[in-house]
Amino acid sequence: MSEWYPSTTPINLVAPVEGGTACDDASPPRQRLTVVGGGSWGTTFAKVLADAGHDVALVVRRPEVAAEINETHRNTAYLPGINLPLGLRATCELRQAVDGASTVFLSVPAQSARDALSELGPLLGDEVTVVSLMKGVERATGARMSELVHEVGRVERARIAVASGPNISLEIAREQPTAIVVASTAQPTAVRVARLARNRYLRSFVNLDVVGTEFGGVLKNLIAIAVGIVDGVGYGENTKASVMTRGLSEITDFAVAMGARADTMTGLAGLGDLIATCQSTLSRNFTAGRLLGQGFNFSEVVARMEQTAEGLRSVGAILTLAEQHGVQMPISQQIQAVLHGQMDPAELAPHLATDGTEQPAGE
Ligand SMILES: NC(=O)c1ccc[n+]([C@@H]2O[C@H](COP(=O)([O-])OP(=O)(O)OC[C@H]3O[C@@H](n4cnc5c(N)ncnc54)[C@H](O)[C@@H]3O)[C@@H](O)[C@H]2O)c1
Ligand SMILES: O=P(O)(O)OC[C@H](O)CO
Repeated sequence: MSEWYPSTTPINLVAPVEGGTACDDASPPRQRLTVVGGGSWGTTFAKVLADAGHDVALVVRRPEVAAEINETHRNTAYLPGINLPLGLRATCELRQAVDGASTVFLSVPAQSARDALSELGPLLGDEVTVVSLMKGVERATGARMSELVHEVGRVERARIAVASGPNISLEIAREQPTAIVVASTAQPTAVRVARLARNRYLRSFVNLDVVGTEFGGVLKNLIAIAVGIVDGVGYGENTKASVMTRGLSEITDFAVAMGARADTMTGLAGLGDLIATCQSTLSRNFTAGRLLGQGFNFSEVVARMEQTAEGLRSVGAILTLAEQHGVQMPISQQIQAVLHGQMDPAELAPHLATDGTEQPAGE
């Protein structure tokens, strides 16, 4: 794989969809695409694809949401103030929406993915590509979302891709310039999806490291919760930068132990997403952490969150996997202790530099 990375290419990003290459100029023909999940990211991604010139069906659960999108071109509950393009149509009919679609993008909460894929899988033809836009693991099994697409949706691995990166939905919906990384074990699939998922404000890059790309998105959520906790406690930039930096080391150790490439974790799906999520008050994971730091307990935080904060549900499964693979995750353990009411949030930061050893790993 290494010869596929020209030396001028940014680390872990592969050339075909970068500027100046022939592939970057090649726009795919207009296609019928489907996005399942009409929350903030699903709606934003449907807008991205429609703005790239495709016909997009967005599958939502509530008829009133479908009606609002089709009649007013708004999804006010999730994307206030955003006008959606005319090429985006909403529907509650999954079968009708996937009929004739070349690619289906899945954007539901990770804990709903199994149910969604049980319904979706039997509707998919052999030639359809499925792209996970999700950033969580299944709590009961620790499965990554692409694993569920394969096992539950019965999609062959060469037709599965995942997309991740510093992608706060409202910013992209406002058409602020952003980069995204698309990964698949099959290079042609990754390149094809990356070409679909780019337009004047979203630039897509390709990576073949599915494990790293997925875990980057999952794990940065945990560190964003930790940064939110110390922010909620009232600590300042030094503390937050310390948690972020030690957090990057911690999540890299974990991802590499699970089979990821270390350089994926310093790319868009790792460091890039870590920076965006830990710094933004638009982040649900940061917001959930901040509420914990302010003294709300887990149930109170969940009740106050109107949207999905995946990290709250992923931390237990990640710690189980870490234990199975012999990886130390001191910050994640402390988040778990705060979530369980076993640790004062104000205690989180002073512990961050030690994981039971004198010299923190990665320093
Ligand atoms: N919002 C973002 O900025 C962002 C960016 C990148 C990735 N993500 C990831 O995308 C995923 C979805 O996040 P979101 O922000 O859209 O969440 P959200 O809470 O805004 O919306 C989730 C949507 O999924 C729908 N849903 C739930 N179960 C469903 C099912 N079985 N079938 C169909 N629809 C179902 C809900 O009705 C809701 O509309 C998460 O894994 C998240 O981490 C979010
Ligand atoms: O709002 P969050 O915390 O789920 O983060 C959204 C995206 O994952 C940022 O890339």
